[in-house]
Amino acid sequence: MGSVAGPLRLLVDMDGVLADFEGAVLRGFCARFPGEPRVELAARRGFSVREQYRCLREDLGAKVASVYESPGFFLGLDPIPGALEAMQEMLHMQDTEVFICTSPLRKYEHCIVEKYKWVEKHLGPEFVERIILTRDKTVVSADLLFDDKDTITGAELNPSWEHVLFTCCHNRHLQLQAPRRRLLSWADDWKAILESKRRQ
Ligand SMILES: Cc1cn([C@H]2C[C@H](O)[C@@H](COP(=O)(O)O)O2)c(=O)[nH]c1=O
Ligand SMILES: [Mg+2]
Repeated sequence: MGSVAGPLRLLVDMDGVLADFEGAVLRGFCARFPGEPRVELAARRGFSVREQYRCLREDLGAKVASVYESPGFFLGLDPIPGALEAMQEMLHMQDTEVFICTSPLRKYEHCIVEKYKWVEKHLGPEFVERIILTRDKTVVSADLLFDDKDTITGAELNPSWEHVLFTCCHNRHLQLQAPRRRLLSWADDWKAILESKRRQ
């Protein structure tokens, strides 16, 4: 890792880390289904928003999914504060390679092309070259993965990366077991995490 073994390779997730998926789901749900019960961001628990709405009332799972499966949803996501600036810094850091590693929806019609357009719009063409689209992040090789999903599993039982949990409304209540670590936001010291990894 780092300068002896080559550049430090970083994977940065998109939804919940670069793009505000959760905020847009709630706003979209309120706009489309104003009379229905909803899950406020402070009450979100667990990665799947669909599952939490389904638990609230069976039919609400499909209703919330209709919000994020709609055309324009992914392209319209707001950037997470500080994310765009951090990505540009990482891109220009010595001995560092940064990639966006993101999973498409199973119902991928709008999601995939809009993720590409979002990256071009907010981060520029250099980052379009750096998109890794996969439903299995465990098979991608890197030193660090910044991701808001608490448990990342797949075909590779021992992924090469250390998963740094990026704090999001649905995971903020989780107590991590050592040595797992968090990045609280992009205002948190992400550079210290990179430096500690270079020293390992
Ligand atoms: C039900 C549900 C789906 N998602 C979606 C949004 C994205 O397409 C992926 C997450 O991708 P990431 O690379 O892991 O950020 O799944 C979601 O984020 N939350 C949900 O509740
Ligand atoms: Mg995510």
